Amino acid sequence: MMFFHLCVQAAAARQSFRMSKYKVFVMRHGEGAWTKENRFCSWVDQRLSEDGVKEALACGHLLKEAGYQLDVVFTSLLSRSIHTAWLLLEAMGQEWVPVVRTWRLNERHYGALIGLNRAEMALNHGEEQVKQWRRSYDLTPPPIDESHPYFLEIYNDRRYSTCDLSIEFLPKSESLKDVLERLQPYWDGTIVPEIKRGKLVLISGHGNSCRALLKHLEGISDADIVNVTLPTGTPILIELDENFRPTKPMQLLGDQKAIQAAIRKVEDQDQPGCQTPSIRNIKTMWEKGNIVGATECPKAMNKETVGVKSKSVTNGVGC
Ligand SMILES: O=C(OP(=O)(O)O)[C@H](O)COP(=O)(O)O
Repeated sequence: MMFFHLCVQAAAARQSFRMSKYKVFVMRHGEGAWTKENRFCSWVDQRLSEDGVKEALACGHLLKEAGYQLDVVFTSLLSRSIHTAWLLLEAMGQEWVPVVRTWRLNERHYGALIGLNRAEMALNHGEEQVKQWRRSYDLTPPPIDESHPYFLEIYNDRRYSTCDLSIEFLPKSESLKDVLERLQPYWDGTIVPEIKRGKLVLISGHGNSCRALLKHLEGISDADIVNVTLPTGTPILIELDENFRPTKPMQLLGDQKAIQAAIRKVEDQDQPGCQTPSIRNIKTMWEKGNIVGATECPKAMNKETVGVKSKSVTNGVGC
C-alpha cells in the first residue's frame, strides 16, 4: 500500500507543471460475488455482490455530487463491469449516456487458476508464489484447457463471437503485460479519440485491466506495478496534458481511510488465514495438485470441488 503512494509520488515528480487538458475516470467495478469468496474470477461471468451494488451506486452519487457529466462509459464484456456502469449512471441520473463494451477491457485471463481460492492456494503453494501469480508484470499462469470446468462456459459464450478476434485467438491465460498489449490498441484507437473530442470518459474495468491502463498512463515501472492494488468501486481521476501525459498524481476519490482499508483487504486475499465461510465447504480445489510445477496441464477439478453446484459442464478429465 505504501508502495502505491510511492508510485504515485514518483509519477508526480515527473509531472512538473504541465497544464491539464483532459480528464478520465478509471475504476474497478463494484465487488463481485467471487471477490467475496476470494476466488480468481477473471473471465467467469459473476454478478455483483450486494455490497458491490452499493459500491457502484455510491460511486455514482459521489460523481454526481462533484458535478461530473459523463459522455461515454467503456466496459468489458463481463456483467460485473457492465452492471457497475448501469448502476453508476442511474445514481447520476445519466442513464442515457452510451455504454460501450469490449473484450479488450476484460479482466486479465487467469488461465488454469480461474475458480481457485487465493488463501487455499497460499497454503498449498506459499504466499510469495501466489503474490507472484497475482501481481508480477510478466508471469503468465498455466493456460486453461478443455479439462477445466469453466472452459466451455467461457468459450461457448455467445458474447465472445462478437469480438474483433475469432474465439480461437482469444487468450487462454495472460500476464499483466499481455493485458496491456491487447488493451492498448483499443485505448489508442477508440478511447483516446473520444477524449480528444472533448468527451468525459469513464472506464468501468477490472482490477488488472485497470492496473494495466494505469501502468501505461502513469508510466509505472515493471517492478513498481507489482505493488499497485486497486480496491473495488472506487473511481480514479486521471488528469492528462495534450500529449496524454499525467499532470498530477491520480486521485482515488472517496473516503481515504476507507479506500486504504479496501486496498489492504484486496492485498490480504492471499494470506493463508484469509478464509471465507464458504471455503470451509470447498474441498481442496486441486486435490493437492502442484500448480507451481505445472506448465501446460494442471490437475483436473470440477465445479463441485470449487463450490459450484451446476453440473451443466462436463467434468475435467485430467491431463
Ligand atoms: O476477477 C478478478 O478481478 P475483478 O474482480 O476486478 O474482475 C480477479 O480474480 C482479480 O484477482 P487478483 O486481485 O488476485 O488479481
